[in-house]
Amino acid sequence: MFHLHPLLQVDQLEISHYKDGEFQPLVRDVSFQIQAGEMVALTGPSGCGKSLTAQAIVGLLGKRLDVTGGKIMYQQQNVVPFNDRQWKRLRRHEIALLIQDSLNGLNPIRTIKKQMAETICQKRKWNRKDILLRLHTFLHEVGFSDPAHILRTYPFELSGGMRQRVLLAMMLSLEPKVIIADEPTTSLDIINREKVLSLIKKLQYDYSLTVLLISHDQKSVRKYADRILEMRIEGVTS
Ligand SMILES: Nc1ncnc2c1ncn2[C@@H]1O[C@H](COP(=O)(O)OP(=O)(O)OP(=O)(O)O)[C@@H](O)[C@H]1O
Repeated sequence: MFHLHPLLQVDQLEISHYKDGEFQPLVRDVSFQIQAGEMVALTGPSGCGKSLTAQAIVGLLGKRLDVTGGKIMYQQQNVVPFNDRQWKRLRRHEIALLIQDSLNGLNPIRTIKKQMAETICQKRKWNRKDILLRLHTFLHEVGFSDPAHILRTYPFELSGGMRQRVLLAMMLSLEPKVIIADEPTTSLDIINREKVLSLIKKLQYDYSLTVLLISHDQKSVRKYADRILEMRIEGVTS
């Protein structure tokens, strides 16, 4: 029998805030691992550090925040010391982060088509026909029956649930191995919540994705996650 290494392993992670001339820890002693293909939910009370952990994994911690302890191993490589170019590469090819408020993820003054095409071309150049074909395919994948219509719209013309599905389609177009969805359903009503979560579950299977689903609401993710991790104010338990 061969040993399978976890795809992602967070080990004794500490994230601190640089304030008054020193680092003050905000998140401490976070450890967990995720195997390829799993959907794992990271839950816990508001403020325990779920979002900061997600941002640290993809190198998107805000100003004056930094990883001050521990390791984040992705495919057995510690990503903590990555430089900007390596983080960009990781986000473009490996790990995609879906954020809480879908309006923030989309540019309000550009059509969905322009934004999706731009995302697709980040990874490699396609010709116009292939771009359009791919846009239609991914929008179909996330449940839109009339992709041509969606492509013509601006973000404000779509509902919150629709925008979240557009963001998922954009993400899929980058063909990531891991999706981190940070409270992807918080701003949605119950019906759209279920819709987005079951869609993420379907995509996990269809694209062999590994999913880290962040939610303060353990009840709503229990049905979908293969495993639940509970984060406390300091640390995480499985
Ligand atoms: N930019 C920042 N500067 C200083 N403190 C911050 C910053 N961002 C977050 N924090 C603090 O770090 C802690 C963890 O925040 P984080 O957003 O990761 O929590 P969370 O578990 O995701 O909570 P929620 O479910 O409310 O989103 C909180 O106490 C928060 O106030």
